[in-house]
Amino acid sequence: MAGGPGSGKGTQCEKIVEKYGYTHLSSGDLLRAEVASGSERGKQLQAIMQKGELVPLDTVLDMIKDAMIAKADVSKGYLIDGYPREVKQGEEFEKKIGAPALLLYIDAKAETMVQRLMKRGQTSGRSDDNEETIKKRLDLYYKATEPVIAYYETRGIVRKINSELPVDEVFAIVVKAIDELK
Ligand SMILES: Nc1ncnc2c1ncn2[C@@H]1O[C@H](COP(=O)(O)OP(=O)(O)O)[C@@H](O)[C@H]1O
Ligand SMILES: Nc1ncnc2c1ncn2[C@H]1C[C@H](O)[C@@H](COP(=O)(O)OP(=O)(O)O)O1
Ligand SMILES: [Mg+2]
Repeated sequence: MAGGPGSGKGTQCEKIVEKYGYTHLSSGDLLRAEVASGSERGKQLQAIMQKGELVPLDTVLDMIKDAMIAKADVSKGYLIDGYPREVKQGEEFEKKIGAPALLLYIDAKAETMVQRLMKRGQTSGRSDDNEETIKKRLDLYYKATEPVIAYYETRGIVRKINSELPVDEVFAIVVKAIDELK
């Protein structure tokens, strides 16, 4: 699943897990867990995330791969949230893990994403939900992550979801995209 910061990826993933039982792996959550562990690597990651930058590719991919392996016995399929964030990440994922079946592209206007993140920032406690970092994350999203969508579009696996709608209406479109796969 791809989409800008605050577009609603996490919200939709939660609903997908509830309905389909897929294994949800959020690169952001995995990174935040490493930060919370207080490890030396966590400290380095925290500094990068607070600036709104991307952490090194190998770090994220290794974390995702380890999390996938840990769930391999019981998983009905994987829902990967927030990865790939740059074309290189997509290429490396295919080399080391495999090709995705579907890319859900959760799409909202920049203005909407900023509003949602500022609101989320009031309660999230996330060090990257502040005005300055949000701006950097958005810029980076348009520069690095949007090209990922074009990369998968050539293979016909992208489903663009209008995330300006209320959560349940967004989810209805998501369900249609997933059910078409089956
Ligand atoms: N369709 C929607 N309409 C209104 N608010 C939404 C919608 N989807 C998500 N939100 C809110 O926007 C914020 C960001 O959503 P989140 O799922 O955390 O996005 P992401 O994981 O893409 O950053 C959250 O506070 C969430 O409650
Ligand atoms: N695939 C990835 N590659 C590099 N950095 C990543 C990453 N996924 C997450 N990060 C880092 C940089 C992000 O700004 C930060 C938060 O990610 P996130 O929780 O997925 O954000 P959001 O759900 O608000 O879009 O973690
Ligand atoms: Mg999220």
